[in-house]
Amino acid sequence: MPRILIINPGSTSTKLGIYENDEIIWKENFEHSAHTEDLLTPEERVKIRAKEIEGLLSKEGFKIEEFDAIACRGGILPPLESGTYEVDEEMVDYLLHKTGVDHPSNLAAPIGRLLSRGNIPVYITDPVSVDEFWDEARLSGIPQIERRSLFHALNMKAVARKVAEEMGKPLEEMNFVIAHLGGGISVGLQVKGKMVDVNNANDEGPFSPNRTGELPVGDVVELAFSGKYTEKELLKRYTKQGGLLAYLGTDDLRKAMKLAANDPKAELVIEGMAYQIAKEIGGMCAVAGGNIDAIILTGSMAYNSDFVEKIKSYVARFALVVVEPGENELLALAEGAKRVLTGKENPKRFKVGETI
Ligand SMILES: Nc1ncnc2c1ncn2[C@@H]1O[C@H](COP(=O)(O)OP(=O)(O)O)[C@@H](O)[C@H]1O
Ligand SMILES: CCCC(=O)OP(=O)(O)O
Repeated sequence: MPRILIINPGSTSTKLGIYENDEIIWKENFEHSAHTEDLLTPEERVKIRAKEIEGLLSKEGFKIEEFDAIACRGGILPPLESGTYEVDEEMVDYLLHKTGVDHPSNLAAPIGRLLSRGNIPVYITDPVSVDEFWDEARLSGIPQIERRSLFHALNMKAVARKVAEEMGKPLEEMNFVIAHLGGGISVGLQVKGKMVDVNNANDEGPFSPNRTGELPVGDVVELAFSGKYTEKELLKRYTKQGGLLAYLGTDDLRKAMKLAANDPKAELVIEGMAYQIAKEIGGMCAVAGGNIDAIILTGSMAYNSDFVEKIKSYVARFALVVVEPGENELLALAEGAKRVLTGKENPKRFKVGETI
């Protein structure tokens, strides 16, 4: 039975797990100082996090050489097919130096590769840049900019498989609208197992706990040329300090809901986030011609039943709403690596320039 170390870095913490005998036997979420990380190069961030992980594992009595594989969250690679990929130097180089989008998931494979010291296979499964768009979804409105498929592919695909199984039909016969409600929000249309359209969770779609989502383009251009901000500052403002954080000073939905109990402004902001999510869901239902088997709400914000009810009040008339709170990313990563270790699936190789 393979023993697999799982690494899933977020912006302020790294989620770790150990998988054995078909279950997660140990997990930990440990915090980093995101503020300090801003000043470091990607290599420095990788080294620091890898050292912290190794220290923690050794404190718990685990040795890296005792693992059969390391399973890491896939980062922002070029557009790729869904599946499990072997991590190699070319992928690490891309994630550290060429990706173009600053996101903590980019650190996972480099951390795994460093920890493995070349002795243990390292895999990623369903990276953020899985691309199954149909052609219409690629158009942005200007030929120079193509819309990008960047979303919570790992959790959304795992959840879709689970719901299809529970509904007793093959995934390839089901149409779902899936909303991942986390620090970032992805709302996607999955038709017969393929995510044919989804908002780019980094800079499109609804505003989220810490991102602005889509913004009016004229105002963005005006701010960009105001001379008040560098490119890096503005990107940070939109993709790390927007949404609930910008309006209410917290990106924690639980705190925001508490504020809303006595503060009409906070109440309006939360209603606004639910409204934007519902609009995105409704749009996906429309382009599927209303032919939807279920609307699935997932991610950590789906734990909050009051927030879920707000979204349901807009969209429940379109289809059955299934709530799958949280994200089973650790398990989904372990299972992706296991499918390869047990020979059920061949690992894919990433090659720059050979993407779909
Ligand atoms: N149990 C919970 N109930 C309601 N909201 C939660 C819960 N746990 C986390 N959240 C909220 O979900 C959002 C994102 O959490 P998380 O899933 O950890 O983010 P990420 O997508 O970055 O991994 C935050 O606003 C957080 O406050
Ligand atoms: C960029 C798409 C994936 C994403 O938003 O992940 P997080 O919510 O973990 O930041």
